[in-house]
Amino acid sequence: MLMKFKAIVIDIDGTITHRDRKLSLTAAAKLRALDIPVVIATGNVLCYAKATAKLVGVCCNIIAENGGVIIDGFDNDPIVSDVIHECEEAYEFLSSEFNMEKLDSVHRRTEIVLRSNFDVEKAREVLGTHFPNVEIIDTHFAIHIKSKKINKGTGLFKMAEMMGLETTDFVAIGDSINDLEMLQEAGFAVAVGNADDFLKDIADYVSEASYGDGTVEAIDYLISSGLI
Ligand SMILES: O=C(O)COP(=O)(O)O
Ligand SMILES: [Mg+2]
Repeated sequence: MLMKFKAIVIDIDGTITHRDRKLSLTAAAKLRALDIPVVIATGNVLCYAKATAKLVGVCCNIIAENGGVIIDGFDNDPIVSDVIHECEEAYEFLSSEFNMEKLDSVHRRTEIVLRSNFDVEKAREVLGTHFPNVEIIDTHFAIHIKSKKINKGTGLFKMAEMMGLETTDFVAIGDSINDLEMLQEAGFAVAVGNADDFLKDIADYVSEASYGDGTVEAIDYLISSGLI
């Protein structure tokens, strides 16, 4: 008998949006119509993710800041990982050499996010092994200086526990490097057509279509195959 997955965990940028970050209305409608829980998992800050979840209509189990911030209800207090200090230190260390522009730092509580206008490879080299718990990742939407201790996979683990589910009960859908651990942790992994190759390589299903259309295609596939 086919395994019925019990929930979906899905990325925002590049997965339920168009290339330019505008929401895909067809993807939103598809997610809203599902009769299983849909968890939003994003590198964006919590308030951005909450508004997205509310407007899409899948409110409100949310993994924000790449797993650093988690809520299981719109009005509930977030669980916030204590990992910002080492990211701040790494940022200070790098900012003497690189001209870096912080994004939405007022709302961000667990990582530093930077506009994609500097040489990331070079920054990784300079960072070297000075901060063994810190990594720099590029989602194609922004650069994140984040703790290696958290990611969307660790976020999914916590969220599953809060929902009384296993991580393997989830279908995970994403497009880039910050979705990797979440796709590995989930029971079924979907990469949309615009996803990075390494994500497609580990996915159970890769949609032909890209961006929000890829999510619509993947959900149609999951329903028609009896997987959800
Ligand atoms: O925050 C980013 O860089 C990308 O956001 P996402 O995780 O929703 O794709
Ligand atoms: Mg994304």
